[in-house]
Amino acid sequence: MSLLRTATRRLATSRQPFVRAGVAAQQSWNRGYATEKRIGGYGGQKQANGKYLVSLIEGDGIGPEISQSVKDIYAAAEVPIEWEPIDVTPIIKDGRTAIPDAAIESIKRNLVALKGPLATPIGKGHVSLNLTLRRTFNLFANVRPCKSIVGYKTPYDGVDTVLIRENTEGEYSGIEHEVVDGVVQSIKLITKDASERVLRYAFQYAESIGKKKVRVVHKATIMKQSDGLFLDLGKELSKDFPGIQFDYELLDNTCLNMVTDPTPYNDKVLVMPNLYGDILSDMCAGLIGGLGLTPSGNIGDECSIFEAVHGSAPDIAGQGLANPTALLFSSIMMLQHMGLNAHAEKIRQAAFDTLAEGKYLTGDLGGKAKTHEYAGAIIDKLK
Ligand SMILES: NC(=O)C1=CN([C@@H]2O[C@H](COP(=O)(O)OP(=O)(O)OC[C@H]3O[C@@H](n4cnc5c(N)ncnc54)[C@H](O)[C@@H]3O)[C@@H](O)[C@H]2O)C=CC1
Ligand SMILES: O=C(O)CCC(=O)C(=O)O
Ligand SMILES: [Mg+2]
Repeated sequence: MSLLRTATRRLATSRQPFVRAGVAAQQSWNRGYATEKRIGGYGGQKQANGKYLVSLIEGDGIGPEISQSVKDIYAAAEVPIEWEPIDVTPIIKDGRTAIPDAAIESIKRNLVALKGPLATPIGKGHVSLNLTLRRTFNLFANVRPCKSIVGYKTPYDGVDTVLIRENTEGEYSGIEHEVVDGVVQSIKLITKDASERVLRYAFQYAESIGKKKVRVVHKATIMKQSDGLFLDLGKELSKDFPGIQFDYELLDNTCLNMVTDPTPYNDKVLVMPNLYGDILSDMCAGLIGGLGLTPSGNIGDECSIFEAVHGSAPDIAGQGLANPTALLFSSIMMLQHMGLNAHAEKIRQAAFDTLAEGKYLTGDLGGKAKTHEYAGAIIDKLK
């Protein structure tokens, strides 16, 4: 129990009041950027050279390859961004896995980061650096949009889902211990504060992108207290948003219904505890062509980190086979967040045109193009 109390205290002290700033910016990456306003959530200033500094974590496995594509495309599109590469090789601080101070300082200074995937050892070894980053910067909401690519045929047309995952606690609290030999316990921590924060964000996000429904995905039949609290807070908060229709659905039903026909989910923002969002977002990616296509944004009150939904893909790393689209689309979410909407739209259009044309698709989409050839085709369209 003392572990739980410590964890609760840690979460409580690291919490900051939710500010609306940032929501307007976090418009779905695939909707009309051009009319969006500069958002208060990002307060970065241009440097003397006219460029914004953005922290860049290239990541493990395919990370450096896909990061290179994004850098090449950004150079061609003349995006006013200067990358500040940072090293997040973990250190141990006070007995815990931590991010090096220089990396933390960079993100704090720049307020935004683009991040490639970071590998986590199975079982023993350091805790997930992805989760450590989310906790370090209190990135409470993980926004994961998933939209069909026009021209790229999958079993479903017109998928347009948005899933918001609680990002700091739940099943990912990392509170585990051995009770006695052969008996281990893993604690799913759900707090009112963190749940309210992500739920409120989901309602505000739905409003900002013109979706009229918010649905909590839960398992409160089984996890009566933890998911029960999350769901009850959703019902309570929904009263503050009379323009949004609120409902809820059991996670297993959501999985069945989504793979049967995802289109009824197009008018909703789905919000859920951490693990459910992790799993469901990979499933959504499968509906539109795979993990090579789905972006995400980890949103905090001060800093935000944008990354693909996928991992380091060790099975294809170093071979020039990776699809950089997911990281590129994550960077488009980042540009929107920064108010660089014209650049976001220009790159988005070039990528969508390249995908629709289908001449330079990477292997995951059934093509033969290498990572750099696909990026080159996007660059040609930017000229
Ligand atoms: N946010 C992050 O940084 C994440 C990190 N991870 C970590 O990544 C490592 C590998 O995880 P896996 O379970 O293998 O999942 P994964 O997402 O790396 O790969 C799953 C499958 O999708 C394919 N894939 C993924 N991204 C692709 C891309 N851009 N282009 C083409 N194919 C792609 C891979 O080749 C593989 O077959 C693990 O250490 C895991 O913990 C996993 C998920 C997210
Ligand atoms: O941190 C990890 O190793 C996995 C994280 C993950 O699967 C995700 O963020 O979707
Ligand atoms: Mg995942």
